Amino acid sequence: MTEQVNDVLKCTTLAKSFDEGPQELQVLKDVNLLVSPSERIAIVGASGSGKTTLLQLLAGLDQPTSGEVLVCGHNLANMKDREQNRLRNQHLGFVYQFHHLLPEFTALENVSMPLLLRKGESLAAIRQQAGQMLELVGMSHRMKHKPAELSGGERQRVAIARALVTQPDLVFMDEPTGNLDPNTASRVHELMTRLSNELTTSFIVVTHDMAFAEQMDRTYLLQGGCLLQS
Ligand SMILES: Nc1ncnc2c1ncn2[C@@H]1O[C@H](COP(=O)(O)OP(=O)(O)OP(=O)(O)O)[C@@H](O)[C@H]1O
Repeated sequence: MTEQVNDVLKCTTLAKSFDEGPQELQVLKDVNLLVSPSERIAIVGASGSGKTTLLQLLAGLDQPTSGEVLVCGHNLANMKDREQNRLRNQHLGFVYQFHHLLPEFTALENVSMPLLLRKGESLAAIRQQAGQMLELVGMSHRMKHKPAELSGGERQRVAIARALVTQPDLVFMDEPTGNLDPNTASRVHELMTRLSNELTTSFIVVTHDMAFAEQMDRTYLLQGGCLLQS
């Protein structure tokens, strides 16, 4: 009998050390996490506790020293780079504190980019989906603007639209509200709630913003290399 996989992400006994010459820096010791569809998880922790390192491992952008990560039932350790890239493009989205939008392209073009990389769809269909996603984040009136012509909060909303346009199962956010005022941060939160309800998207958010973290379904503290539920 085949086991049905419902977990969007599962990581078990995950550990990561960095080689620091004669010494070894063990950043993650024993991290276990299970994320279901629509769940919104916050990870908080002191600077240097390993939050970004953990996100990198969960997304397959770095290798653990031991332990395993399963994304939508696929064990990252058993996949070639090309397969991992495909998995990321199909199932995952990323939002960073600094939006990483391409400066020479408009909001619409930036949001279209992940769909263009997928290939197979007409340009018109891609533009339509990107336009709809920009509408969802309240940015349809700024579609033709380039990043430099947008405010910080507007750029962040475009970055979120870009992360969500492929309708990923799981979105990683690293300090998504780090450079936003409380009002805009609260709009980002509303948007996440809506998307987790409407598209069953799951979110893993690394943040220093406790008010933001407390609005998630679960909050974990990364301390001493382990995730502690708070
Ligand atoms: N490639 C690397 N080589 C060696 N040490 C690293 C490497 N990447 C991260 N570290 C170390 O691992 C620790 C955790 O770093 P990480 O960036 O994951 O922390 P963080 O919790 O995200 O911190 P912050 O909140 O300040 O962004 C730090 O001590 C950092 O110096």
